Amino acid sequence: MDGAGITVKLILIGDSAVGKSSLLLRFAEGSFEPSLKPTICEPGGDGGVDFKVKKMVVDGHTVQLAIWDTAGQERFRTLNPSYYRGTQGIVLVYDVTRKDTFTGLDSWLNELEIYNTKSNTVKMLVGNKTDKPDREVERREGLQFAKKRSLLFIETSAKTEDGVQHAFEELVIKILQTPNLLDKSTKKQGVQLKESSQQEKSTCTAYCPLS
Ligand SMILES: Nc1nc2c(ncn2[C@@H]2O[C@H](COP(=O)(O)OP(=O)(O)OP(=O)(O)O)[C@@H](O)[C@H]2O)c(=O)[nH]1
Repeated sequence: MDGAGITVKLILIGDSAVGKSSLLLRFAEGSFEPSLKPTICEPGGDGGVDFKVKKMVVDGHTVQLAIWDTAGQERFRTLNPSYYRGTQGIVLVYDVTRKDTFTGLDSWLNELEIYNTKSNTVKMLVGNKTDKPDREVERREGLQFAKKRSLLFIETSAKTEDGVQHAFEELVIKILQTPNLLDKSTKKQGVQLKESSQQEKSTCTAYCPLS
């Protein structure tokens, strides 16, 4: 399939401060901010959601990614449902140094079951902040959970960039391979923003394909 002109919608979800915005910033703009402010819902604002567009070449296909970054704070959770609409890929993020963000994954998956109507949406579990020394969730625990719930899995560090490019690449590859996921409605979503940066090279080898 030729992916030129195709817009793929991805959404980042997960508890507050796990690094969703940082992963997006690292991937789309190649930068990292050590004291990034939480994504919030401002009066008259966009509902605790930010998004960036990035063009990417995957398996010879040019794909425009529209990546939506949601607020993880509990008080904004009820604002998220509409943002699942038309999503082809979901990136579920936890922090490997905070066990509570890992044990909270089930509640995010339950939410997905309720609001994400497409059964074939590709889901990827991302264990972020691997650069930090105080790890509370081992890689094998993440892998085991992902296998059980049929999720792709990768560990990343938005700080060092480790795994970040690879995570998005593998997710998009899987989306391109999934029948009926990229239907014609994908082109009609009206996302017409400028791409934010060029493709970068990945050095990560931690990706675990599950099928
Ligand atoms: N050391 C380290 N710090 C990180 C990493 N990713 C994010 N951070 C830091 O963790 C904090 C929270 O990151 P955010 O990207 O704002 O987290 P978020 O998940 O978008 O948070 P919400 O907007 O509240 O949902 C920030 O201070 C980041 O700089 C990482 O891979 N390594």
